[in-house]
Amino acid sequence: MNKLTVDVAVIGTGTAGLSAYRAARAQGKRTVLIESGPYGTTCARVGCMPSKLLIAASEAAHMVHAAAGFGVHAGQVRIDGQEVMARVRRERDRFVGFVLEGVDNIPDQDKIIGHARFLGPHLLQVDDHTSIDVSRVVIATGSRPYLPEELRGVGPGVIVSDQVFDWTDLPESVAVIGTGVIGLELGQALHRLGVRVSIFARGGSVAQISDPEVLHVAARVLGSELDLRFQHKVVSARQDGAEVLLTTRDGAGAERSERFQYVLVSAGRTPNVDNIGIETTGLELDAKGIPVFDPLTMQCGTSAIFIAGDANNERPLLPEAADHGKIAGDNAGRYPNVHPGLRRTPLAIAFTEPQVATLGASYRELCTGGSHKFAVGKASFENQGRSRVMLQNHGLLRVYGEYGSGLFLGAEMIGPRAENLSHTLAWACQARMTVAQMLEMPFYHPVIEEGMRTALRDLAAELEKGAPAQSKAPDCTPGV
Ligand SMILES: Cc1cc2nc3c(=O)[nH]c(=O)nc-3n(C[C@H](O)[C@H](O)[C@H](O)COP(=O)(O)OP(=O)(O)OC[C@H]3O[C@@H](n4cnc5c(N)ncnc54)[C@H](O)[C@@H]3O)c2cc1C
Ligand SMILES: NC(=O)c1ccc[n+]([C@@H]2O[C@H](COP(=O)([O-])OP(=O)(O)OC[C@H]3O[C@@H](n4cnc5c(N)ncnc54)[C@H](O)[C@@H]3O)[C@@H](O)[C@H]2O)c1
Repeated sequence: MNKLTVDVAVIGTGTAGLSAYRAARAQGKRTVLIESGPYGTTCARVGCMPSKLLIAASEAAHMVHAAAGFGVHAGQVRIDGQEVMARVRRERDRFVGFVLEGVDNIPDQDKIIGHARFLGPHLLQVDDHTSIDVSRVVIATGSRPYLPEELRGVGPGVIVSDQVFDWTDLPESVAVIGTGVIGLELGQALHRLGVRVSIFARGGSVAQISDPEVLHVAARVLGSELDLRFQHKVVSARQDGAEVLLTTRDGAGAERSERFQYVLVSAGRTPNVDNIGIETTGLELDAKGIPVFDPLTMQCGTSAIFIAGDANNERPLLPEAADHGKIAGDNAGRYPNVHPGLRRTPLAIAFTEPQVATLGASYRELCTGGSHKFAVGKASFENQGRSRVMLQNHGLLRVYGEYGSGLFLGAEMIGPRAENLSHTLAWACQARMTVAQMLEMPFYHPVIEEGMRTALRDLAAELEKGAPAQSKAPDCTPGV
């Protein structure tokens, strides 16, 4: 057994781990990075990048169909599944290559290969080859797809998102389980690429939306294109030759069995903290077994252990993993003099079409406590000028503001170019602008942002009225 003594050990070489390593090294600390899987990060290998590549191909196919609405007829569309998947994999490999170059530049003595687990708060073991005495640890172990009991051990037809990006051709049919971000992004992309897709939701949720009005519009707009089946539970799945026989039960109790080439399970992700000997650290754990930590410092209690990225499940998104990692690594280097790091206004975007975006305080968070203490403004994209010009006039934007101060609090939306609108709004939120100040900003014509201005004007009018004397308890329970 090799024995090492280091200042900081970072477990996991994903986005959070790499960022933590750099930050701890910047504090002049002897730091090692431990990795049990392939280098390259989840984002580049099986996450953000390959999924957006598949979506880009599907958008190209969709644009050809949509052109007819403008009187432009492109003729018969032919989708070559092998070419589609070859580009996805080729470009994915290019992105992974950039990460690998960065990893190559890390000195060999700082990189340890193997599965790390705690034997105590200051002792790690990597596989059965290395034991590390360590002053401070950053847990950056990421997450893995969650597989519900009824879908375990079925056979090769039941897959998770990781496997999609290794396909060499598009399949004939896919049942998607879950209407979260992964299910909707991949389900819509595959549908637009000519795959027969059915998407099953055990409840009524759509991506990360918590506002019931936005949820309602999102379910309608996405449901008008996709075979979206809400309130459908998986009863069983059985591999039958090259197909999976999937049995589901709808809200009325009726069962139906159908055959699909693949069942793609996108039912959430589980943080990788259950297999690292966390129980030997003495840390306080929450109900999900994740160490209780401070989201400003990433410190677990008052210990010398920090947790970053998907592993802490706070906001399991790429930009957050990078920020978490920087804060955790920096504070591991500084320990015990930890500092709060830069946390930004929450922002999440689902790359469906129309896109779904949420930022700032969510409707659900604002409802916590049960009283309606915030004003809501809204704008539909149905008749919004620029959206109609582009034949993308679907969706709804709802914006929230604080009575009294007039501060802009957050927004939820489904609509055209939501990725851009949500950035503008998130910047205003982080700058702590009031709704009145936002309306003083320039708006060109004709642009989608004019729809945002309509919502903000509506919000300003609601704020002007003042808080209702009798606070109305809003419906804060969108189909969970
Ligand atoms: C399909 C998909 C699409 C996504 N799209 C987006 C998007 O568009 N935008 C966005 O912001 N986010 C997106 N995400 C989320 C984003 O990819 C993740 O939030 C981010 O990659 C998490 O980074 P991380 O560093 O926490 O984890 P990872 O990159 O997963 O790194 C964790 C590393 O730890 C290693 N490890 C685990 N346990 C151990 C151990 N015991 N010992 C040693 N090593 C260990 C793992 O092998 C892994 O390499 C997507 C995710 C998926 C799955
Ligand atoms: N564009 C992006 O930023 C992006 C894209 C993809 C993934 N991600 C990240 O990856 C995370 C994981 O994505 P996801 O879509 O797997 O999770 P999710 O949490 O977004 O959605 C999970 C879905 O599965 C359903 N579900 C949960 N348990 C189930 C069960 N037992 N049976 C059937 N359905 C069940 C839920 O109701 C929900 O619809 C996201 O939360 C997000 O942080 C982000």
